[in-house]
Amino acid sequence: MSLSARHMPVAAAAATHAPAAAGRAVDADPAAARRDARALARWLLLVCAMVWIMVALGGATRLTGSGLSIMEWAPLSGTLPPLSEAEWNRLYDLYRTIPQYALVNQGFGLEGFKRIFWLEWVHRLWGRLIGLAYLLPLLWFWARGRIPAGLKPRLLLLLLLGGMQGVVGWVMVASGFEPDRTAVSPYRLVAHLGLALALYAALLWTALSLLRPAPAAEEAPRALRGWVWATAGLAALTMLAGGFVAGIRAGLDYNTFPLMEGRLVPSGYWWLEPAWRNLTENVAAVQFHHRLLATLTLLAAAGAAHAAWRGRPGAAARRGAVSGLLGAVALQYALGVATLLLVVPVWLGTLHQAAAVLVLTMALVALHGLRRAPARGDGAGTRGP
Ligand code: HEM
Repeated sequence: MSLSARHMPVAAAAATHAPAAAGRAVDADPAAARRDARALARWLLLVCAMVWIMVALGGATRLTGSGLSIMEWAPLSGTLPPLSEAEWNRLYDLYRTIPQYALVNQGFGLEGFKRIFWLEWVHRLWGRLIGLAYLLPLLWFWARGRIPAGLKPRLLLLLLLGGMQGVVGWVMVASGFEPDRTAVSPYRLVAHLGLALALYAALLWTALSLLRPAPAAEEAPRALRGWVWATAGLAALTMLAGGFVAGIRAGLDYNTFPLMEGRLVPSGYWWLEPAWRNLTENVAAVQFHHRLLATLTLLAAAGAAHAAWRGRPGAAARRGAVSGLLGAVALQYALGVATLLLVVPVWLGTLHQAAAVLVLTMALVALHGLRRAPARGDGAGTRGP
């Protein structure tokens, strides 16, 4: 994922690729190339912020049981909400055909339907706005020749990932209409959450690489890099495990901490056959794994902070980033415990989902700050500023 090999520094990378499109010649002026890099980074950070809000909106949509209220996939015509009573009734009639209506919301009336409709509609509208906030500036920067050629494939890939996220979202929603189902498939929920987080990570990493094309002059100690990588990897696993907790509503049981029904390892742990089903379908095991992974993440983050503070005092930025990571993980841990003890209130569940993105952000910032300079002689390191 490193941009550094091709864009180090961005101005130099831009200088090696004369713009094919019409517009200002970025290769003529390193200062202009740096300005372009900053402008591109600001745009990507804005999109990141929008994706972050989208993750929170997604959490609120799920927790209020709104996600199945729109049964059509209409990327363009669905932009407008129902504008007449006839249209409201048509959508409500559609909703009344699915099991969630019969089993959960029977008889809640058109008013009840309108209550669950709006969050799902805002969630989808926000998705469309993210698409526009990405696509329009992309076209503009491209047409003006302000994108270094080496960056273009990645920006197109991000566009593709964003489009895929819309499709995965719909595939997830469609699973909720199947017979006997009152919620979406947990596997598809995790795929949707995982892709959102991957997209966010790719956007943020690209923006950071535009802002700081060269790794720090002083290489970080090996142990510190190991701890931060461990924290990031464990945090990613914890998030996916959290997706399953949310997906099978495992947060509604075992609402005590740190013990689960008086035991460290709950009695219902690992009884399903075949064994792999315990990882995704057994409430006790799914929740236990999420707790365990979260605890390991917290310990790894503490290890990283310890390693950063033990190092040379010169590396202040590195210490700041790693301490920020520990702070974010500790906050998320506390939010998780509170969410569990209070039996998943909508606001707290939403906050816990949103704060996962904070953990991801701090992990990426720390990892980015620890990048190593490319080895000499591989061609990339020889292009000086
Ligand atoms: C590093 C720490 C943690 C991270 C990164 C994390 C991340 C997540 C994520 C991403 C979700 C899924 C949200 C979704 O898809 O809607 C989730 C759900 C959940 N987490 Fe955590 N979590 C952490 C710690 C904890 C802890 C320590 C507990 C409790 C002991 C906990 C309890 C829960 C519960 C109950 C849910 C389900 C909430 C719902 O149904 O909306 N989490 N977590």
